Amino acid sequence: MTSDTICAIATAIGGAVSIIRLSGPAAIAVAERVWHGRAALPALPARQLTLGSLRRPDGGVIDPQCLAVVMPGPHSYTGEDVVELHCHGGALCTRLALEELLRQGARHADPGEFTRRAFVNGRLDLTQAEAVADIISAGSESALRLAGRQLEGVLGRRINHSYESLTDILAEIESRLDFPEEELDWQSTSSLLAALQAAQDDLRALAASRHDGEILRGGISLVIAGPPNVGKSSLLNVILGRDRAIVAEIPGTTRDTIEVPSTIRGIPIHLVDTAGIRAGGDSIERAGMARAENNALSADLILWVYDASQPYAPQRWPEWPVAGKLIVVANKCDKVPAAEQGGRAGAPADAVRVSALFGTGLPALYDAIERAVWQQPQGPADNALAVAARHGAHLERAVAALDDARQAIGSDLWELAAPALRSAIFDLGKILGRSVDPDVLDTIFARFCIGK
Ligand SMILES: Nc1nc2c(c(=O)[nH]1)N(C=O)[C@@H](CNc1ccc(C(=O)N[C@@H](CCC(=O)O)C(=O)O)cc1)CN2
Ligand SMILES: Nc1nc2c(ncn2[C@@H]2O[C@H](COP(=O)(O)OP(=O)(O)OP(=O)(O)O)[C@@H](O)[C@H]2O)c(=O)[nH]1
Ligand SMILES: [Mg+2]
Repeated sequence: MTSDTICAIATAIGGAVSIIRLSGPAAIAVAERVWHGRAALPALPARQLTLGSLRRPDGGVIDPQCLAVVMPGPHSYTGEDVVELHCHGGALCTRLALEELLRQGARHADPGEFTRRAFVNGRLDLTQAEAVADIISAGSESALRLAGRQLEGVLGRRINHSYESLTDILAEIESRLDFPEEELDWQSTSSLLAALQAAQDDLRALAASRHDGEILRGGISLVIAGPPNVGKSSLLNVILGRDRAIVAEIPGTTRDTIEVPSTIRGIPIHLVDTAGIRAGGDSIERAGMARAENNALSADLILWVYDASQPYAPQRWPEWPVAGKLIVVANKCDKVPAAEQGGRAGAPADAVRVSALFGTGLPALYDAIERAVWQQPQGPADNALAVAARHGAHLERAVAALDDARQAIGSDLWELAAPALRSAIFDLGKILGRSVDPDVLDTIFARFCIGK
């Protein structure tokens, strides 16, 4: 049971205002010993900021101006009594205030503990609690919108719908098993099978969204690789829209890998520029090439760049096992005479033609990236749901169990249908956070920052 009172700084150190948050049965009492205003904290109107100051018991001032707000449970983020103290930013002021609150009886919160309490107290289901972390880590606007819909409960409600309809079917099957003589009250086998099928179809569709869900949540690593001097760093810069990497006419300019978070068409991208790959080079350059190779091997997608204004040299192609994750980019197309725009002899016909110098050809490059990333050509719809890996794993198990259940019902083996259905319901319950193991919760909430 969550009977103690937790406390943490909810904002990043160094901001203009710092928020310290307390939650638990003693939140108001603990804060009352530190915050002093026109009225006592318990007497303040709920959810209304009031000016006061933060002081030690001996009267020593910690912050002469501090806004306090009381959000009494159950109408608060955690469902418990919550107090927020909005004090002047600054690492020292905030830390001294926190230390005083800890001395007055609060315990420092673990990462994600406020949200965990919101979950434990039934304010959020587990998909909504996970969405809070997704919002914080979202790497693109599409990822943010997805997380927002999930926080609103769209995914939870959809899974709950199947959960309840399967629970009804299970009750029906159990009554057949328990009271075989009351045959007249039973639903027809065909209507049971139809309901089962409907739930399974919906769960299967959700499970299929896992690929997109993982991309929106985790992003993809996109590695720019190729021979020296072909314009890899120029391509990185033009994709980013700023001068991030050094560009020079000297081959071997980029030595270490350069990693930058970015987005392309709503896809969170971990963009990596690498050292040019060639035979020879000094020891530093060779170390850079080794890194380039490691990055390319672990990449989700590789932009293999070559210089379209030079004779094509396929021997430069390294023997990396990268089938299916390569997009060939013909750069410096601005230097290629119009008559030769069809491509040099031997050059890959499907190369995307760009000029990093002039920023041309990028839409076609982004089209190619989108085609490689998404399952459907147009990507997930704006209002689509896309599940996380954890949800996907449970959904796939539930779908498989429902196959067993349907088969058992089809063969009139009701005593086999019941456990299959129960196992599917159990997996859906895990997604929503019903009967979920504490260590699974630990893993989920460990992703959160302190104070969330
Ligand atoms: N200062 C501050 N900002 C924040 C949060 C917070 O806890 N404190 N949040 C989180 O970290 C998010 C907001 N989430 C919240 C969700 C519910 C309630 C809440 O008190 N709900 C009550 C009352 C609603 C009302 O005022 O009508 C309820 O639902 O009953 C508060 C914050 C983002 N911004
Ligand atoms: N004309 C033309 N020149 C380009 C283009 N892209 C890059 N360059 C020039 O090619 C030279 C090399 O560009 P970089 O971006 O440094 O090439 P790189 O592949 O990163 O080179 P390394 O880091 O040495 O492997 C520079 O002089 C660039 O200005 C292009 O599209 N057209
Ligand atoms: Mg470079």
